[in-house]
Amino acid sequence: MTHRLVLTPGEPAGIGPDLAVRIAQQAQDVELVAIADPALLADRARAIGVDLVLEPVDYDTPPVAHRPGHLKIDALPMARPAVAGQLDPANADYVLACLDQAVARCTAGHAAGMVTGPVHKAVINQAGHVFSGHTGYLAARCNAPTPVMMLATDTGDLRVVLATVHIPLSAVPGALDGPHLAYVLDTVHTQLARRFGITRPRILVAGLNPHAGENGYLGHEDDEIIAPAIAAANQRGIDAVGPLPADTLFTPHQLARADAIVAMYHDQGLPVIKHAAFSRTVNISLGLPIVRTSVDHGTALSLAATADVDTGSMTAAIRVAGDMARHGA
Ligand SMILES: NC(=O)c1ccc[n+]([C@@H]2O[C@H](COP(=O)([O-])OP(=O)(O)OC[C@H]3O[C@@H](n4cnc5c(N)ncnc54)[C@H](O)[C@@H]3O)[C@@H](O)[C@H]2O)c1
Ligand SMILES: N[C@H](C(=O)O)[C@H](O)COP(=O)(O)O
Repeated sequence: MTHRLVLTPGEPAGIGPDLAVRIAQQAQDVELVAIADPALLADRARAIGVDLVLEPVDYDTPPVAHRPGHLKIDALPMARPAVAGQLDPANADYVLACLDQAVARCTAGHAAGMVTGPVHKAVINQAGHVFSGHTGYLAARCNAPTPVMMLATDTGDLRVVLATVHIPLSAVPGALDGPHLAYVLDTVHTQLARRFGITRPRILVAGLNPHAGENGYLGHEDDEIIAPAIAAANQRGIDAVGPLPADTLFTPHQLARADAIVAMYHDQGLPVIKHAAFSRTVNISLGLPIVRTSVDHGTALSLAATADVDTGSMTAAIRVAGDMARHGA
């Protein structure tokens, strides 16, 4: 069965439109529908010398296999024409409207999932919206608890989950408490089984402080907050281990026994996976009522409308969203 995925290109001045145009040239085992301004995609296709046929989507008909060189479109207008590489706060509402439309299409059952291109968080805030990323925004739109962010390589050989995401580093210790860590561990445990077929995943949990606190001599959160949360999760049948010193957690010996790593904060976990597999890693929202994947990179403004845009992560994000949709709700 062919599944239909909606694709939001994200920031119009960034490389998201390039990704949509280039990905449309490739074979896909899903039907792709771009939620975007058709003029933006047509302009970007012309700018990079790619032939693209845009066709209005009919959500009342069953999905059909993607035809390379064609792209289904669910049209929304930008406020102003986009200039590649130049952010314009006037188009921030358009970026969010595309996300809202994608959520609506998924919740109405018109699409089996959504794949998001990169947005620029600062320009959306500059336009007056409090916005820390898709993850929180989509949760609010779906009336869901904040989902858990996981980045995974396309082969699944490394999955990194974040216990805290887009908050200042100074706020991390205060955000780590028993109920929150219980929520993160429960979500990883249930969602890896439900969406990826990994029953009882082994989850390795990083400490917060150097050497996981060195028995309390280098910080107290590891012993007082993280260790009890892991023990309580074990009581609920979750195979979690830790807190483990983060400096050696990502060594091959440790990774060989892990289905997922839980890092305590954004830059404890993401540099590792982006170093290992930038452009073949996928950002996955665990715990949303809809399927949502994204790329592992940002708007790369200086590369918009150039030949240097790597589509690897977008290709992987589409494939993973299709696989998750096939696993069912
Ligand atoms: N999924 C998302 O929406 C997402 C993800 C990450 C960052 N962002 C946002 O993007 C904006 C810019 O972030 P940044 O500059 O830190 O990171 P970035 O990923 O845009 O750029 C980092 C480096 O990687 C390069 N790069 C990124 N994607 C590439 C691709 N597909 N092909 C070739 N080279 C690529 C860039 O040219 C740059 O050198 C920020 O607002 C950030 O919050 C959004
Ligand atoms: N933390 C992500 C990354 O570094 O790739 C990125 O900012 C995207 O976050 P959202 O999925 O919440 O937009």
